[in-house]
Parts: sequence; C-alpha cells; structure tokens
Amino acid sequence: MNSEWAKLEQQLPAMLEESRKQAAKGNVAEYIPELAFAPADALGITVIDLQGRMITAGDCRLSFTMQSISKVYTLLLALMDNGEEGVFAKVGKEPTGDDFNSMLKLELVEPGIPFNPLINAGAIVISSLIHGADPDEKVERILAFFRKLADDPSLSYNKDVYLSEKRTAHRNRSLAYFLKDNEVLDEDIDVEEVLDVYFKHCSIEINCRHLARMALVLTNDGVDPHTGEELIPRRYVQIAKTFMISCGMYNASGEFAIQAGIPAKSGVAGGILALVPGRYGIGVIGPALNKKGNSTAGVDLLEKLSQAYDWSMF
Ligand SMILES: NC(=O)CC[C@H](N)C(=O)O
Repeated sequence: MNSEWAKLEQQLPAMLEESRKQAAKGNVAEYIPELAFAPADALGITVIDLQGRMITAGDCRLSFTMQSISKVYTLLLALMDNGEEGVFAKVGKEPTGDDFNSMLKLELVEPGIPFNPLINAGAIVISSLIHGADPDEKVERILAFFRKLADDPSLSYNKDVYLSEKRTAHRNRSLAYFLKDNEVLDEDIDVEEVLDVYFKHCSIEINCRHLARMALVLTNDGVDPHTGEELIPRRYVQIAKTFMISCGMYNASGEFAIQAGIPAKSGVAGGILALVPGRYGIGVIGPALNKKGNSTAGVDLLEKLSQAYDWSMF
C-alpha cells in the first residue's frame, strides 16, 4: 500500500492532465445561473488516506458548491434524527433510471414517494425530516454536522448560489408542491421553508480537500480518523455507501460501477466525492458536465485511477 501511495503521488499529475482533455466534451451547468461562471476546463483532485497523508493535483484549490453531493450527508443526518423506519416511510431505496430532477415516476408508481434520497424529489423530502424548530435551526444543524465531517469550522453556504437557485428553481418547486399534494410532505409543512433548507445545503461551499475529508469519514465507517470519535453510526454509513453505488452518479451509476466500482456522488457544480473503502477519501472538481450531469473529466479521472490501481470493490 505504501508503494501504491508513492506511485499515486508520482503519476497523478500526468493522469489528471490526460483526463482534463475530456472537459472539452462537457458544458458547465447553466440552469442555476450562478454556476455558469465556473471555469469549464478546470480539473482538480485531492486524495487523503487514513493516516492523514494528502496528495493533490491540478485545480484542487478551486471553491465550488456541493449541490447534490450534500444529499448523502443530509440523508445521514435524517437517519440519525429519525431512524431507518422514519426515513424509509418517506423515500424508497431504488434507482430510477431517470434524470435527477424528473417528475415522471412520482405520478406513475404508487405510493408516490420518491424512489431514493439522492434524486431531487427524495432530497427535498429528506430536508423536511431534518430536526429543528425552524428552517434556520435546521440549516445550522446541517452546517454543524458538515463542519465536523469536513474538519473546518468555517464551512458555510454561498449566498449568491443559494439566491440564484432559489430564484430559478421552478422545477424543484413543482416537485415539492407535487409531493405536498401527495401528502409525502405533511400537511403542516411549509413547502417554501423546506425548499429553503434544500437550496442552502446544496449551496454549501467547499473545495476538494473538504470532499476528500468528508469521504474519509465514510471510508472509516463513520469514525473521525483523527479524533476516534464516532460521527455517524456504521449502519447508516453502510446505507449511504450503498446508495452512492446504486444512485450516486444519477442515471449513469451502473456505468460508473462497471468502470470504477467505488462509491461516489456527483453534483452539478462539477464536484465528485468518492472513496476507496478502508483506504482513501477523494474529492474531485471538474465543472464541465456530460448530459447526465456528471463531470466529464472527473469521471474519466476516477475511472482511470480505479482501473490503474485496481480499486473496484467488485
Ligand atoms: N444534481 C444536482 O447537483 C442538483 C442539485 C441542484 N441544487 C438542483 O436541485 O437542481
């Protein structure tokens, strides 16, 4: 393993430059206007191991918003707040095969609960399950949890991205009102308040090091590798990692499982959080996306790394 680390350190910069070429095949997300300002040809990566060693390459300093990556950790907080039964009464456990913001199956399949917590409809329901007296308290609890996981007390959400999404989220708004009509969001729930929590956690600003560190806690079964504190019960980490394999890369999760075979979660700002179980936490940023909403260069780099170092779990 030590020799793998040394090889990785040596080979990563060249591999990254090779994968960067894939950025030209993608486009930066524009449906949230503020995301369109991201540098399309950027690619960066940070890898951290359980001893706390770190390797970085490319544009690893770039700041960006978590977007859908945050859904893995709001799911974990919702599980810690409500238990498995409470959560899975409201969201399912199956991939959809549809786009992440699709409404299709909500009407098509009874009982109208979202198929899983990583599509937008599912994550909006998860936002409604986070404990807190009001939206501000819920957001504060999410931030406090994420700060511990990322080991950075200054973590916060990006106001410009939050407001940009809030202004333009017609589709998410329609999903949420549909869920309210289906009574998946209870009668006493204010839809706009739930959406506000959702937009804010999607707008949490991070860099590759934060992602790698958040992944490392999952790699280590929920235990902070440095303090030894249990931050997440192991059972819930197991659930989150399973969802990352089956749904983490949207409707390209099957393809990614075949090519890379490691748990991962992408977001439309171009971030990917990935982990090599028992070994590494990985954060990647590459803002240019393919049609399914995953970073073109980021996916290419993770697939090449996994194949070169035999990381697939399968
Ligand atoms: N796929 C994503 O990253 C989607 C998150 C984004 N905030 C949205 O709701 O559309």
